[in-house]
Amino acid sequence: MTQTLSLRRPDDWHLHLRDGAMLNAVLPETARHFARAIIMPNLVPPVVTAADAAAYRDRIMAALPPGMTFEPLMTLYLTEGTDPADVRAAAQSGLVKAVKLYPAGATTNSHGGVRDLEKVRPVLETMAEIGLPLCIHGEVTTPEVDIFDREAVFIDTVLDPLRRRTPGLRVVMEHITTEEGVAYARAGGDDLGATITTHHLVINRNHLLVGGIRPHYYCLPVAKRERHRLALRAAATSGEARFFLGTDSAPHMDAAKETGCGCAGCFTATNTLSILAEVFEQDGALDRLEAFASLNGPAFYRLPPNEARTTLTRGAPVAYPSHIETGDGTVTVFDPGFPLHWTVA
Ligand SMILES: NC(=O)N[C@@H](CC(=O)O)C(=O)O
Ligand SMILES: [Zn+2]
Ligand SMILES: [Zn+2]
Repeated sequence: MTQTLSLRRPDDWHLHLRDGAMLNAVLPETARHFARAIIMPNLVPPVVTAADAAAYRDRIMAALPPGMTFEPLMTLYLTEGTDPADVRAAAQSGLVKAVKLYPAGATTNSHGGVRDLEKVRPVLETMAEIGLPLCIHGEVTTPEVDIFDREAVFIDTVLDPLRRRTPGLRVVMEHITTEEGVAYARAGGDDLGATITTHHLVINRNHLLVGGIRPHYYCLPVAKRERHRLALRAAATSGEARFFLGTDSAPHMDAAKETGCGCAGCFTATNTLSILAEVFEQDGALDRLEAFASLNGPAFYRLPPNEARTTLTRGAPVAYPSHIETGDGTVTVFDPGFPLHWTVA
């Protein structure tokens, strides 16, 4: 008897679609399986204003192949020059669903991010007032802090003080990678959410470094020790409302990753749902995949869950392409390192 799993159609609460030829190539990979996604604004130049977001939204919709449906949920890239009135109008029109905080220098295309949080205080106060979520790449950039400690230090020295100073501010801790991140998210109220990526449920830092350096496992925040991966697995498979899927699928050309100074990002859109089903099955939690991938995210963002349903079927191992072609070069698909038995029907 074939085993099947039916769930409401999933959404991706953290996604990089890029632009141009890359957008054309990666958008169908997400739209095939996801109804909606929170679209990251770290383009070059970044998506800073409501007008930028409207134009990017139009480019995404123009890139969607005929016959596919997909709703991009737009975000604004917070800068020290962001105008609170523009943010308010963008949220109230329904165009923008969140604002993204990149500490300057923390990750890909973050140099235009925030250096001094005091400078964005009026924007944060406006967001707290209207309930617009702030999505945070939570790593300090201080050179003295070890890269493996940057998330935990951020929570103590930046995130917690920020939340205490800004009552009502709704925050998503993006792509958490540590026990400390899990514990902090769990201790929060319903003004706090945390996304977890597919790849951080699968790899630890040994996968990245043992036996040779694996550029396609390099992402930010960098994969941590095994005990952190296990904490993320427990959180994701718990069904708890605080935790939801944000794949952080972040395509870079192979030429930009397989080089002396490779870019950070894992491209997981193609096989994410198969990997997640395998992970949840391994942990005896298939019945909680729907909470993680389809229910907890919409609840946090105060959106209805999708009415459409997705059926996953278990069978012989499925082979996914090892890479996809884009007009600018190839992009390697994340390899989980174990067979995948679940496919989307
Ligand atoms: N996660 C990554 O390693 N890379 C992301 C940026 C980010 O989400 O931090 C990217 O845009 O490439
Ligand atoms: Zn990030
Ligand atoms: Zn990201």
